[in-house]
Amino acid sequence: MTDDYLLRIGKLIRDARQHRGLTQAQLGEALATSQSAVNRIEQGKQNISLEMIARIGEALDSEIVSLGYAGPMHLRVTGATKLSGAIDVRTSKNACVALLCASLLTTGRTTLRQVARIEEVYRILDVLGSIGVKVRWLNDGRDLELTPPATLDLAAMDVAAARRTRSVLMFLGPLMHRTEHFTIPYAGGCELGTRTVLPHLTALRQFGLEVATTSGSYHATATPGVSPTRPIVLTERGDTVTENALLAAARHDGVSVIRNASPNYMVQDLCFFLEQLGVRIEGIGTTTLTVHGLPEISCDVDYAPAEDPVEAMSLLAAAVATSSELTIRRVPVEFLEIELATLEQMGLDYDRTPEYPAANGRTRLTDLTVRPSKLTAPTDKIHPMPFPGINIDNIPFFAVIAAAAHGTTLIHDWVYDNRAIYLTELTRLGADVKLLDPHRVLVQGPTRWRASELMCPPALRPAVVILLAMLAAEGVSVLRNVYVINRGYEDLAERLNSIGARIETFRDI
Ligand SMILES: CC(=O)N[C@H]1[C@@H](OP(=O)(O)OP(=O)(O)OC[C@H]2O[C@@H](n3ccc(=O)[nH]c3=O)[C@H](O)[C@@H]2O)O[C@H](CO)[C@@H](O)[C@@H]1O
Ligand SMILES: C=C(OP(=O)(O)O)C(=O)O
Repeated sequence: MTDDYLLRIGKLIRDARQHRGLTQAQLGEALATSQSAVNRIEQGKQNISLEMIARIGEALDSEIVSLGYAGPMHLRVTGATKLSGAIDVRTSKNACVALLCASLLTTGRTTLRQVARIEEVYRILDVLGSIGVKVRWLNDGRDLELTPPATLDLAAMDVAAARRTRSVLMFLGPLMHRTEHFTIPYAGGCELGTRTVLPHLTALRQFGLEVATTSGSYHATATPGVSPTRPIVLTERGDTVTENALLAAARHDGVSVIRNASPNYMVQDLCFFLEQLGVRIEGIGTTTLTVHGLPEISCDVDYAPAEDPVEAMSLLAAAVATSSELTIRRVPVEFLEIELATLEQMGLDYDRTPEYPAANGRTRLTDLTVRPSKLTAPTDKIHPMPFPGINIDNIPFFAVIAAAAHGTTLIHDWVYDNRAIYLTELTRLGADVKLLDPHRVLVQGPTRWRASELMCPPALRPAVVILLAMLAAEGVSVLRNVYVINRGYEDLAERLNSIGARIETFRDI
């Protein structure tokens, strides 16, 4: 009982701290205590006096004991709603987390513009803050400044935060240039089935990094001066593995060639960032990257990551599910082209403005206006491919779109062992979704959606798909425990409300 109480107070404090945009280290400083003490308090592992609660409340400008949102966050959705107007796509989770890890490459200051305020970013910031990086939100909390310490305190790493995200794996590439021995915990994240780390370890070994995986952690040993003797051929065209190889190559004194590289959006953002650091890269946007590394990097860097194609797809699916006319602004169209071509074949009525550049000057954006359309199921199955195919993370959105279309759609998510299974939750809202095997679902539309109360599946995209179906369902639906959605979307409920949705956020007391 006592432990539970401490845990809930800890969560309240963590939420209030994040709301203020402070790291654990910054709160520690304000309280004249250490980051690790704040970490213990937030994890409910420290007895905490009333006086301390009052001081924390003062430091966070929040009455901790009266905040009233100790428990997990839930959503109450009143449907069916029509969406209307226009909404901007925010920067991508996947580029932002890679860039946060990449900030460890320079001893200078990193400024990232318009960073998505999402749980996944907060987790990496918790980890960076815990090892001594000074984290400051600027310009009304839109931009982020990261200043590394002279020496990273890797022993103080916030292991609990690190375990909640898979992206912490991308510490391997930068940290191997800063220290010869280090440990990071096994990567976590969504429950999508087994996700391999072997391609990461194989690629990094060629730069002299050996990793032993024991007792829930990766124990890394870097041998300086080791050079790849031939092109690094990735065994999978994965996004984070390509990024890890790039991070290792960026500070490798020499030229590295990475083959079977992912040309996907987050990899491109990372390449543009590395170029700002002075690292020359040939082949950006292709499957062969040639990286001219720099042994030392000490410059300051200022970079604006691009908009999220998966958020753009989510908003597009919201318009289709609710049969609405909606303008989605700032869509990184290069990374949504196959999706749009497929939807066009299905009968989607939409148009797009001429392209314009994102703030990074490189990514091409457009504004899409989607109109209510009579969709028919595609003749061929919907399946993902590494870029340029249908984005792996966009596959679940085709389930809610297929449920609105006339006919039967086969969706084959060959990538993740568990993800397609969660799509069957849509049946609880009235959809006809049959699981053929763990990778394939058959969706029969159109659907007469009905309201229901559901627990969020532990996977980001299927969780959002369920939320979108709730927007289309007549009556009041409840979606419980939406941390997983907040992991990848900034203020999704509030932003959907700004275009006509009716979603309330509530928490258990
Ligand atoms: C932080 C981040 O950027 N996360 C993205 C990244 O994760 P990440 O790069 O970590 O993805 P994984 O390495 O887990 O790859 C996803 C799955 O695809 C399989 N696979 C991948 C490539 C390939 O050529 N063959 C193959 O079989 C892997 O074995 C795994 O089962 O890429 C995934 C796939 O696009 C996305 O869902 C994640 O949102
Ligand atoms: C699977 C996803 O991401 P992650 O790699 O962060 O788990 C996702 O974004 O849908």
